[in-house]
Amino acid sequence: MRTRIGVAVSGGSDSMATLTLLAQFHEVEAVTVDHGLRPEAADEAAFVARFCAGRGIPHRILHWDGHAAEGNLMDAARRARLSLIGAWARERGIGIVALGHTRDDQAETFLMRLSREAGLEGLSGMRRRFTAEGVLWARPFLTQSRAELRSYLSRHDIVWIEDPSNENERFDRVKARKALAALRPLGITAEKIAASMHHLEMAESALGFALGRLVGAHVREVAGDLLIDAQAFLREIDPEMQRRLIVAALRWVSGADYAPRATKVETFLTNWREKRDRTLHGCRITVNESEIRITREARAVRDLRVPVGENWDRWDVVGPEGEGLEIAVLGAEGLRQCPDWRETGLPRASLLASPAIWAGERLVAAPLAGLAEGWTARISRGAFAAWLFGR
Ligand SMILES: Nc1ncnc2c1ncn2[C@@H]1O[C@H](COP(=O)(O)OP(=O)(O)OP(=O)(O)O)[C@@H](O)[C@H]1O
Repeated sequence: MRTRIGVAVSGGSDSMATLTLLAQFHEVEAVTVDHGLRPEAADEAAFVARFCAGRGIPHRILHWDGHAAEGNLMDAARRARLSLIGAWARERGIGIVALGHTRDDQAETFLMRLSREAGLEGLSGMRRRFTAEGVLWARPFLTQSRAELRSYLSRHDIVWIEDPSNENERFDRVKARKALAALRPLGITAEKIAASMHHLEMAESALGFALGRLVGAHVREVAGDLLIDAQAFLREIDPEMQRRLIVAALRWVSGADYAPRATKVETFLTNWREKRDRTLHGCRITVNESEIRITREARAVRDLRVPVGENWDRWDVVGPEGEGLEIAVLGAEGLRQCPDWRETGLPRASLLASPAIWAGERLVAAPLAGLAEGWTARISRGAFAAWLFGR
């Protein structure tokens, strides 16, 4: 059986070209998210639907109703898109979804990130592949230019949608595109920037490999906590690798998709040897002579409550069937009802932040705190070392 590939198509030139090029060699299914943010969005989705119907390509339109999202709307829309398309792919049994990014997107991103003083990771650009939402995402035309893709479309009489916001200088991306054109006389082109980004990416991946080795040697994982050998951290790990290790550990323990604030990590790294508890990025960090322990912070998950069957924080919790059961944090109240918690050998703080199964106010089970009752809890992202490797 041939692998089916999902293609995320906005109707813009890059994703239209991605769709048609991939469709020449693969069985494809297309998907468009109607964010409902612009009045034309529904028409654009319908345009993609008609195009696909004409070529016998299955296509689905997904709707986002999170407009009231707080914070950066574009960012929220992008994350929602990933999650909606991810769910669609899983439902369709599609393991790979292609995105239409080009090397022009790469170069624009590079320029924009300079303003944020990005380091190696930020400047090495978008990855060709990454996993998220249980799906492998690919950017097959990341080394191609937008002009090449457009010329392919024109040669084949394929039209695309020009998003009017692509000309709106309110957006940093549009400013970056114009700045890039202005750099041409210096010989700086998207192609040159993309080539430099590739060098940075190689360096980044070598560091990622080295980090994996450090983790194998000096980090233990216990019930969702990470324990770093404090003596090795002090004597064998240089400052940049210390920073990378802490950032990765905080991301894994918090389950967050984004990195902790650089300034906060820096502060921690300058005073980490002071033996006191602190919180950072929704995690609790405890330091003693022999280890640095990173635990989920109970307060950060205090209000999180989901029906059994759904992912809670970063845990998959499974157990016997039951009506109206929910997963929420164990907390102090729950822990009092776990007579055997000390026998688990896990610190109180770790257990306080662990998942528990509740029937209303009644505690049914606390799999990490010695009250399993047939329930188990597993980290949905998998082991720390494996997650690092797959990023
Ligand atoms: N509304 C959407 N529905 C489905 N996929 C989308 C949508 N918006 C973006 N994408 C996917 O994400 C990629 C990058 O998004 P971006 O916003 O940079 O592109 P775009 O401006 O929509 O234009 P293009 O389709 O030309 O890439 C797109 O190429 C496409 O694969």
